[in-house]
Amino acid sequence: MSERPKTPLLDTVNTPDDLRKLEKDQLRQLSDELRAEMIDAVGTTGGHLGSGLGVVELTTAIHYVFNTPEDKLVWDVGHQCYPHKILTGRRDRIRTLRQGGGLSGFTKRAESEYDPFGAAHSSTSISAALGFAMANKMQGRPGRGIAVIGDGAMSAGMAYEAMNNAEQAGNRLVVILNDNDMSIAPPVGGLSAYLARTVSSSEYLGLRSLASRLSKKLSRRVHHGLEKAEEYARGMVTGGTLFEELGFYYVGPIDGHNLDHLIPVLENVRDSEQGPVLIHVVTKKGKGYAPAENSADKYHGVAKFDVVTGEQKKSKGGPPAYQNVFGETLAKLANDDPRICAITAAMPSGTGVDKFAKAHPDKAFDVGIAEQHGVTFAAGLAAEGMRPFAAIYSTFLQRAYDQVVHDVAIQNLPVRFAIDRAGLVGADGCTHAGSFDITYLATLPNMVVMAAADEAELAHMTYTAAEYDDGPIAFRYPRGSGTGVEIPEKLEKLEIGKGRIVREGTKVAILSLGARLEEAKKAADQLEAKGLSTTVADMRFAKPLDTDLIEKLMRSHEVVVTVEEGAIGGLGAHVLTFASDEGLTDGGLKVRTMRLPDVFQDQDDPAKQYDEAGLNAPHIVDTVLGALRHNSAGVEEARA
Ligand SMILES: Cc1ncc(C[n+]2csc(CCOP(=O)(O)OP(=O)(O)O)c2C)c(N)n1
Ligand SMILES: CC(=O)[C@@H](O)[C@H](O)COP(=O)(O)O
Ligand SMILES: [Mg+2]
Repeated sequence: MSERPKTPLLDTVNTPDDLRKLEKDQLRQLSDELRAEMIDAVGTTGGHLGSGLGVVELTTAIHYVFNTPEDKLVWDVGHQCYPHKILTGRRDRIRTLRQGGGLSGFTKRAESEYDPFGAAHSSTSISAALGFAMANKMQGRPGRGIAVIGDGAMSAGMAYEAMNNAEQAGNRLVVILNDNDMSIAPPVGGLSAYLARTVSSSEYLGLRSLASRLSKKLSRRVHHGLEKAEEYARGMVTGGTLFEELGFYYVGPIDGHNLDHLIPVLENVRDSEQGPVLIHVVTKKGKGYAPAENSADKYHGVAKFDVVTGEQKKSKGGPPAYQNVFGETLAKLANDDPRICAITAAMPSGTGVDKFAKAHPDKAFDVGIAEQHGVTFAAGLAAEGMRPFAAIYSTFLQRAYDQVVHDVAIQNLPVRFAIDRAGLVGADGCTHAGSFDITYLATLPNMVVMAAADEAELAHMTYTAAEYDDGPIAFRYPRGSGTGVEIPEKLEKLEIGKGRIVREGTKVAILSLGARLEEAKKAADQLEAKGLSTTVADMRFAKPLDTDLIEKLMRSHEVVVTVEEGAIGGLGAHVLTFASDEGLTDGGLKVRTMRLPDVFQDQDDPAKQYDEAGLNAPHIVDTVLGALRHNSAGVEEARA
């Protein structure tokens, strides 16, 4: 256990009010102590380290200059909020980050008045901050909206929708673009190139030398009342044209680790009559911690690690990660099929598209944080004869739902959706849970929806999807590693709409969809031990349903239970609908559906999350026994 860092100044700061009592020349030490505390804490918890390291000085400066929580500070994505949480009364809990019952890894309204808006999905901050600004303006209350948005998050359309609408807020809206020239992977696209030009422009380099004079000049201005933001903004303009055209006063780029630059600029912006202002801050992801600075991903997301060496405590070996099974399988398929291509929305490593890209760089597309564009881009590719795989996490695909409906399903275009992080995801909590994709996809005409029970099934489904040209097809699979099952060299093209019996019984039938299959098998063992002969089916498809299999099992068993890692409206709903339509439930058949509960589950270890969700073997057994205790009138008889 490494010794906790010594933080004498940070120990005196519990809230921003305490921070604002410090002298400006103490803020450097405060920031150094804040960085040391965060490194030590995340070493014990794991989490998003790199982005928080990059905003230590910015966090200090914002809370020092602006009147938080009256001024509403909205962090985009929120994964960089650990320094913010330490400075806003949560240092005592920072080592509970991302654990069951602990602090969320993102900002969360329920946690603190200093978290006015929850986040985790990117590019929402400007819209939210604008809402706060306009609400205060309309209610005649003080209080700005301050959005801190990264260069990666700035690649999403929603950010522009908000900026396009921002002029009405005037000086009540401040947008701080935290430009560290990184997303999770290196940033992509025209915006990234634009920002790079801005930062590398000679004016910027010149500005560094101007900075010291600037702070004196601005401070004089503070004494003599404020010139219009116009003067220093225009005077400092070094290429913020894009933002100025959208109605912002552009200030920057400025060095986001230099408090002598940050404080006077923020003070000027705070006191100016003009706005909205966009301050372009240049930072380094992973700043101040060599292992992070030197790593390719800047320690974007880390396991617990040794603070001295930076070595992460990751389990080595074991079954392959689902994302890599997908990426490597697709890469193999593409060797023989030039129509196959892959799209990721800024998540190349998380989706396994990086593995595909290594083999087929000209067929892999990272569109940035732009799921909506990614889906419709895939639709265009499909319409013109390609076999596109849109590899998007279940939760992030939610952002592109209309594109799925309007651009893909209605037109019946053969887009393949590789849906990773299906089901509960553990430390990222409810914002990242893949709870709804079965529901929101299986309800769509033309859509085929598959769910892999293990990594071999995932490989078969990837192949099946590649060969399926009759319309859109989606296959979902969980976060993390597989079960260790062998992946056959020769892949099977699955028959669309057909499930498989994995265990024969006579009294109880468990219809499992996806990765709950292991629990379903365990439940069958426990039921057999109670003399209840149990069939287990892996349905494979939520749509189209294997109605022949369902009817056969419903007509030959006493109890039928469906199990899925999805919210209501998925497999169970479709099975019940089919059964009732066909009159299969008119007799004494007992049908129960098991699914995710109707709540947003907080972060915890995934196994505990599924226990809380009631989707493990004992819960399946209890559900079956409960059904058997119901008499033909549907009344439960007393437990024996
Ligand atoms: C809609 C959406 N898609 C994808 C993600 C996954 N994601 C989390 S952080 C991140 C990169 C953000 O880059 P940037 O905004 O520059 O922040 P930085 O990590 O550089 O501080 C991505 C793609 C997300 N949170 N939300
Ligand atoms: C902050 C964010 O949205 C991503 O970093 C996300 O946490 C990645 O999730 P995985 O760790 O499941 O890839
Ligand atoms: Mg960035």
